[in-house]
Amino acid sequence: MNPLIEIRHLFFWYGNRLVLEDINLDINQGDFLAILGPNGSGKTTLLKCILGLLKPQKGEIRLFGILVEKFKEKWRLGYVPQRATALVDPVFPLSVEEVVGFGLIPKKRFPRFFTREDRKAIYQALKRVEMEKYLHHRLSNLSGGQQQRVFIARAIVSYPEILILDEPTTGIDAATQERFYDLLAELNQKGLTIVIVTHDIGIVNKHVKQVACLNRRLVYHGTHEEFCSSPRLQQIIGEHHLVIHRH
Ligand SMILES: Nc1ncnc2c1ncn2[C@@H]1O[C@H](COP(=O)(O)OP(=O)(O)OP(=O)(O)O)[C@@H](O)[C@H]1O
Repeated sequence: MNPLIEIRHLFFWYGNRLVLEDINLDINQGDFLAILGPNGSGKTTLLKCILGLLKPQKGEIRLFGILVEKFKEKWRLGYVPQRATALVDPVFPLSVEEVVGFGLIPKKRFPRFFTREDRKAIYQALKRVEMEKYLHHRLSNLSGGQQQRVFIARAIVSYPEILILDEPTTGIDAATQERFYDLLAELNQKGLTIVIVTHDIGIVNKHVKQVACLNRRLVYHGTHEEFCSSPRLQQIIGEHHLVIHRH
């Protein structure tokens, strides 16, 4: 089976500053990969390269076998950006339904307004994250954890095959985070491939299957079990200030 995401000899510079150096990484169907690394280690940049939002100066990325710059079926990837909840503007009265509906735009040609089918898809996505009763609520009136679920619904409304999340639980309390990761695990069990950037391996420790450690270079990539029993673990934890809880 071909990898869903193939990264080969990827280099990325901001100006003359090298941020990603010779990254090689395969992400396969069914993976639940955590990307760990200290602040400024290139995690968000790597995700943006995968999503085609940034163009690397060297190397290539293939999505479903197709070069990212030629890849048209954007809806096959769902994305929850970093600090999505912080972008919620209390003055701008968007409803939960409208926010989730934005996730359908890449799939739509015409009409651009929501059809009955679209409304059904929006409802179903909200149901998957147990937020359907908030359909007509204002997003800005929801708690951070509830907003986070709405952003997941937006990312999965087009039934993507890969869900990419960039530090999705920043500013969310521990109990809500726990439920949030249970939800991701459930989606992963149903076949969704998940790539998550996080600082706290402890929280995702129960669920992730693979771990990648990034510090400009990919310093580690392996299964979660290997990661936990690796002799390099202590060193990596030290370097990355990570917290590991065993479950
Ligand atoms: N638009 C930009 N222009 C110039 N430099 C940038 C830009 N975006 C990020 N950088 C720099 O590139 C490096 C990598 O940034 P990136 O956001 O990918 O790191 P990160 O691992 O996601 O960090 P964090 O954990 O803090 O979110 C950082 O040093 C950052 O300051």
